Amino acid sequence: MTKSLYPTFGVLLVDDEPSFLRSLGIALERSGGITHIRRCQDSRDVMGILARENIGLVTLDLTMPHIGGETLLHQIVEEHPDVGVIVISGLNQVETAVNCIKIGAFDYFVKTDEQDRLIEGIKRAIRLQELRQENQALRRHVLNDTLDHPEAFAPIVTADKGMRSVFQYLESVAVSREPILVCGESGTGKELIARATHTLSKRPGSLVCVNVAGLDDNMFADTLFGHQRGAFTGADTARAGMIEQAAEGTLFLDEIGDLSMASQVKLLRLLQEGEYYPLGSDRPKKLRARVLVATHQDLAKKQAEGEFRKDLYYRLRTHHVQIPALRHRKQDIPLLLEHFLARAAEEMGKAKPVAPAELPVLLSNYDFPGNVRELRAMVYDAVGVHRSRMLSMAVFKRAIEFNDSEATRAPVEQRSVFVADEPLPALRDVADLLVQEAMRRAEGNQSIASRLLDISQPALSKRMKKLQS
Ligand SMILES: Nc1ncnc2c1ncn2[C@@H]1O[C@H](COP(=O)(O)OP(=O)(O)OP(=O)(O)O)[C@@H](O)[C@H]1O
Repeated sequence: MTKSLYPTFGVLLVDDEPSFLRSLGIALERSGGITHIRRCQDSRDVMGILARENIGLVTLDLTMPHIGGETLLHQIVEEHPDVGVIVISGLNQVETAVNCIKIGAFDYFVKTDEQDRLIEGIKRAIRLQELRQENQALRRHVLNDTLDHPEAFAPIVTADKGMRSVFQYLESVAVSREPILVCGESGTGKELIARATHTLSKRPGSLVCVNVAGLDDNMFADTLFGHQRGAFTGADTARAGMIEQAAEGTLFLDEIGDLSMASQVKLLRLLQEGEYYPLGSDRPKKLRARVLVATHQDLAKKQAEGEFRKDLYYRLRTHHVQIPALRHRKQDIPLLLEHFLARAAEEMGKAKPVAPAELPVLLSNYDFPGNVRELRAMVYDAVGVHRSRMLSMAVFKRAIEFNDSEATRAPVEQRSVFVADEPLPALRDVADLLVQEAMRRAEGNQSIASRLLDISQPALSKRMKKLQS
């Protein structure tokens, strides 16, 4: 298995002292997990390397033979404004530091500074560079309205602009190491989004999915971190956790909104320190996988109400997407209907049935609280019982009537049917307007319109005649 380099761009270390270059490189790799490192001892080579290679960050010594650090800093800022520069100098002079920052250096360190501080500074600069690159990619995508890897999203059927923006955003952040929070109602396709993001990340490991709902704190730790033999009663053999199984791939934690407070602390520590301890072990292991989390809950609200840790919430939502509910992307309904009809027919070894023209209209007037999963279930049920060439609407009508009970219909007082502060219309006018609106939404189909109005079809027909007379 090939090891993925971190970060995706190279970090160029420039110093004429070979021993400093070697020790900084080792420290960055061991303590910072930074593996994409390029060393340069001759300051005359720096500009050539920047022109040829994908370098995102440079650490620069100031006192060097041939070309001095400040001269190089000027050149880099001018010719490669997207490359970040950190100065690491032997000179502990405030004036020089201020001057370097003025020229455009991101930060300034003295060689005698604590190594941990230096590594943290370099990691901070890497994170900022990543955000900068992601922003640029996002802007490029949005301006061109293009996707670089449409094939990664092929399993997700959609023609919705909101979904397309989500795809564009994911393309921009897929290679980052930071977590991604995927929000959306149940059944909107969050797991498909996680799969697509993993594909886009090109990470060498696999995608490992864990549903954390219902896991108590011990189970959570055991599932993720694994255990040593004898760690607890019944632990007869050692078992690797899901983090280890994900290796350098993606760890997808679903239903994160249900995580207990104790497990939230464990997850935060894992993300902050990039390390964990298998149960019963005192030797830390490194988190190499990228963490994706999803929830159907309103995490911002949970956080505001004190049910979800604020620090974890902000850490998780470094990158975040909101998947629109199916009722907010109704143009997807006919596409998904056709997609699931073909899939269901193929899986059941039947000929693909033809959907009646009014079926998409019926479906478009339904709220789909269970989103795409609910539509899929309806279609599979309909194809399962279907016999003739034309698909029967009965299964759909039954499912919709069952779900569209009083419980799922929002009470009228919760919906804004009136314009505030305007005079009220007459009762008979409202009834006529409602009938017209229902017929418009039902595209002229009286059976569907009567269902929308919750009256019988003959009653609607009578009202229509009155309206036309
Ligand atoms: N746009 C789509 N195109 C094709 N299939 C879809 C789409 N969205 C969802 N599905 C299908 O609908 C079902 C539910 O999707 P998924 O499990 O990804 O939803 P989810 O948001 O993760 O749900 P939950 O919150 O309940 O875990 C799956 O069978 C999935 O393949």
